[in-house]
Amino acid sequence: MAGRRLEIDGVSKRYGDIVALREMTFQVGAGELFGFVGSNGAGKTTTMRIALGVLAADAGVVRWDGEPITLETRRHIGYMPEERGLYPKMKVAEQLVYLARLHGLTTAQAKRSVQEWTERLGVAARRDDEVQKLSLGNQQRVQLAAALVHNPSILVLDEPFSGLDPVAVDVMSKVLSDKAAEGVPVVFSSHQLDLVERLCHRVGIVRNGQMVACDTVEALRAGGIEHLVVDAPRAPRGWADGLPGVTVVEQTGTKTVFELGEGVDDQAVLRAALATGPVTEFSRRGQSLTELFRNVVSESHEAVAA
Ligand SMILES: Nc1ncnc2c1ncn2[C@@H]1O[C@H](COP(=O)(O)OP(=O)(O)OP(=O)(O)O)[C@@H](O)[C@H]1O
Repeated sequence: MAGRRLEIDGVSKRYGDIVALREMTFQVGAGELFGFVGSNGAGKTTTMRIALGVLAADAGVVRWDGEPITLETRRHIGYMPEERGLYPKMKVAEQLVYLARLHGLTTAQAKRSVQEWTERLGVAARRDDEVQKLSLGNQQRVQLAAALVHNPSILVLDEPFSGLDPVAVDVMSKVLSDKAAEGVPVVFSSHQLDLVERLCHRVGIVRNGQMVACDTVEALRAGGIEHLVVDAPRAPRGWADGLPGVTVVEQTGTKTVFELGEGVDDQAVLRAALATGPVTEFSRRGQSLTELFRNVVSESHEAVAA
């Protein structure tokens, strides 16, 4: 499996007058966990549907292992659709065995795989329940099991984390990281940027159907604005007003986040903070993915308007 990659190359798509994708291009390599982020309506679901072949592109090509993807190779994709796709009245295990059989597993292989995945995803006790009787979060775990039971060579997941509790988020994160470590390219969309930042090797930011930034989080941050975080629990409100060369960008509780002007001495900020009492945090912090996302999206707003 090593060296295999999923390539989305110049894919365009219109729905009538709406341009959903304009030459969307990115690649996800073997063993890579790729986060696909963008505003509502940016084109993530459309891209994933085209990769899976449930929607045809107007132009461009999806390649797997260097070759245009075919019906046969598409069988090796594990897909989790945004609208979910389980039969509500079918029992969990029955349904998963059925789906695994559709992907070519024998009944014995399918049963083994269903047992393994329902255990790993924490829904083994619900195997004989109808899907509709499960909570939404547990239905989502079953939906992930459905994407995994046929041991796919590629994973494409549309918002797999939405609506999950923190424990389920951890379970899902572990499974995706493990699959990537096995050499599977994993691409998933999410609006939970802290999670994307924590999990993904690379991130693609999409706006208006176009990829506007695509790289590792570290590379995307490089050259970005650095912030100074100061926690001075006894400081009065407005303690930092008038400090030369700094701008307060955020104030939460006793914590203040500053943007420093070029060449400004951060020790002057520290002295001012210490003059108010104890300082429990004083650190420099790069941009978070959320801040980066806002900048990239608003920059491209300007570019479009220009
Ligand atoms: N079946 C459809 N018919 C018409 N327009 C559509 C259809 N599906 C999507 N669109 C439009 O295509 C664009 C891209 O939508 P898409 O669902 O791919 O975005 P998304 O990035 O997945 O959004 P979200 O984060 O809200 O799920 C949007 O303008 C959307 O309104």
